[in-house]
Order: sequence, then structure tokens, then C-alpha cells
Amino acid sequence: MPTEVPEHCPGVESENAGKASACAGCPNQTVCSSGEANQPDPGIQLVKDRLSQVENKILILSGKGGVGKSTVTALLSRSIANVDSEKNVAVLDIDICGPSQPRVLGVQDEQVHQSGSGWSPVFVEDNLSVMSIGFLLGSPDDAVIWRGPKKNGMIRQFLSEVDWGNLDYLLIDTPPGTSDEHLSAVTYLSQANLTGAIVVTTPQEVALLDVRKEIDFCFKVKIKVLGVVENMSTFVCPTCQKSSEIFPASTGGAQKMCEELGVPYLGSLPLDPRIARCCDEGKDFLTVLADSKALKASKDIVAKLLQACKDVAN
Ligand SMILES: Nc1ncnc2c1ncn2[C@@H]1O[C@H](COP(=O)(O)OP(=O)(O)OP(=O)(O)O)[C@@H](O)[C@H]1O
Repeated sequence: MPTEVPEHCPGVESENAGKASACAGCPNQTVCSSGEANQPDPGIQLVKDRLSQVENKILILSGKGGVGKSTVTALLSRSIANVDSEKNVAVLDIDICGPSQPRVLGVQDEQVHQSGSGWSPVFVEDNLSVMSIGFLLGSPDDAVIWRGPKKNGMIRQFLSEVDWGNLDYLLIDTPPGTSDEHLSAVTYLSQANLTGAIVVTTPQEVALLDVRKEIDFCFKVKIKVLGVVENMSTFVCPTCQKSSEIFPASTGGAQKMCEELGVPYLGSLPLDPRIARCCDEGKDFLTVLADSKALKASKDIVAKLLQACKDVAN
């Protein structure tokens, strides 16, 4: 569809597409009258073929920015990879304007290589790999200022041209909200057997308001919500051990929202300065957080998530 749709546009699926009087002067008239506009995007089949060896494909979504979606993606991917060294896990960072996975996973100085079979992802561990536009930028400070169609093309390339090999879990880190990137990802994954989505929020009502919209988006585009993760739920002071709620759950938090909306609640992660440090320094959460409440919480979330994936597969 062109941005300036004629007032009486018959629609690309109509027999009159490109032929009605309203079509005169429309920039899409030639494409519509040739019937090309109504053809399915060939990228959908390419993505389906490429991802056929990926057992579980999981979108990580958040309504609001900054709630910890990328952190949760990295923490869960490391935890899943750690549960079973025989399972192969990967992270695909499609947050094109703010790709943070290379830094959070500690591989920001690595480079991706292209071979005859596609782009090779960067390996964080033997069974954990990552692909991000962050690897393709000249400098981490470079801004990516792209319009929708260019973002769409890059997401199609990411989904269809990365040579993941056999994968058990692919976690797809998306930008916040429901933007062009989400619609592109959902379109390309529509035939590729998407397992479902994890939705990340904080307990604060402003975050929950947006996350309700995100869950509604999932319902509308028929993505299964595997569960909601509440991040930064409590803060335990490392000095006095007193527990405080930095983002108070004035409306009952994520658990109550999940009950209301009928979606699973996967659990909550505390606000822990060591998590922030791991993200900044690319250190392994599992080592730095050993024996912490945060790591225990992450393991519980992973156990529920893996069960949810099994349930979808059966
Ligand atoms: N549980 C936590 N404890 C401490 N710090 C955290 C926690 N979760 C996230 N952070 C920190 O909060 C900041 C935002 O996290 P992150 O970048 O993961 O959010 P995001 O939702 O992916 O953001 P964006 O919407 O911009 O992509 C980061 O600095 C991260 O280190």
C-alpha cells in the first residue's frame, strides 16, 4: 500500500485493483493492475525453509522500552543453554535501532562472516549463538535511521539468511511496542511455526498498561502468549538486605494482570545491580549471580518456559 492511499482505493485484493477510476495517479497503479501486489511475499517461504530446523521460535516482546526485555532475553538464553549442553540456543536481535545483544552477551568486538550457506552467527558458548545488526554497524555509536521497508528487508534477511544449523531454541529480541519490526517479523514467521511469545514488563502500572496492548496485539495476530515475566519486581539492598519495591505494583502487578487476561505468568526477576553490571560488561550472569535470588528466579522461569514449549509441541 502506498502511504497516500486514494480515497476510494478498491484494495489490492479487488478485481478492480489498479483499474478503478480512483486508481488514476496512484503510485501503485501499475503494480496493482498487474496483480503483483496481491502475491504473497516470497520471503515468507524462504523464512519457513530456513527455520525448518529450528525447533522452538520464541519472540520476546515488551510494551514499554527499558523494562529489561533485552536483559531477560540474554539471561534466559544463557540459562536455557546451561540447562542442557546438548541443546543449541540462539538469540536473534531484531531491535534494529537499538541492538544491544552483542554487548550484553559479551561479544561486541566479534564479526559475522558470510559464506555460501548464509551469515554465520557469533558464538557466545559452544551451544549459544547470536546474530544482531549490531555486528554489521561500523561503530556501536552509529545511528540506524531507516524507514519501514528497509527495516522489513533487513528482518527478512535476518530470518532467512542466517545459517543457524540445528537449533532447539531461537529467542528473537524485538524493539518495544508494536512497530514495523513486529509486523515484519510476524508476517515472515506466519508460516514458520512460531512457538509463541514471552512478554516482559515491570510491576508499574504505566508498564502494565502498555503490556496489555502488547498482549492484545498477540491475540489479534494469533501469537500464543507463552507467558509474562515481571522484571525489577523487588530490590534487595546488598548492605542491609531490606527488600523494597522500586516500581510499586499499585494495581496488583503482572500476576494479577495475567489472571485477568488468561495468560500464563512465568515469574518475576528482582532488580539486582549485578544484572545491570553483567549487561554493561557482557559478563556471564550465571557466574556473577551464582547462588542469588535472581538466578533461582531465572531458573524457575526457564523451567516453566521449557514446559510451555513442550506443551505447544504436543
Ligand atoms: N533485573 C534487573 N536488575 C538490574 N538492572 C536491570 C534489570 N533488568 C534490566 N536492567 C537494566 O535496565 C536497563 C534496561 O534494560 P534493557 O536494555 O534490557 O531493557 P529493554 O526493555 O530491552 O530496553 P529497550 O526497550 O530500549 O530495548 C539496562 O541498563 C539493564 O542493565
